[in-house]
Amino acid sequence: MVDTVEKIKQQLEENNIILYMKGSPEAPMCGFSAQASQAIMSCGKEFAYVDILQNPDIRAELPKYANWPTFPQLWVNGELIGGCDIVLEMHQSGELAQVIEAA
Ligand SMILES: N[C@@H](CCC(=O)N[C@@H](CS)C(=O)NCC(=O)O)C(=O)O
Ligand code: FES
Repeated sequence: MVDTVEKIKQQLEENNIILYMKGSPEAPMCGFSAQASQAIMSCGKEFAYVDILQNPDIRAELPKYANWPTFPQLWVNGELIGGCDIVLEMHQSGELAQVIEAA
């Protein structure tokens, strides 16, 4: 849907750091979303999130727009950083904190 893609683009424009996830950082609804949001939270900078369980239109459209099939998805400055595996790898290497800090 065009409207949903427009909504996604607007969210990406308005939020330097945004995590599309299942549930919320405080109450994640999946282990992958929990691990990713915890890693991002540990960087100590505020970030936006969208609960895709509450937004089925975004759940359906974002994987096509992003060319990335799963959630969570971390976006920084309008670019997809990756999902849980990538976020955790970057967290371990220290790269995540750098990317978040520079956002
Ligand atoms: N290896 C993936 C794990 C994430 C994953 O497999 N997510 C699945 C299950 S939560 C998913 O989003 N499936 C599509 C959906 O539920 O809409 C990553 O690094 O992010
Ligand atoms: S909701 Fe089952 S693996 Fe994420």
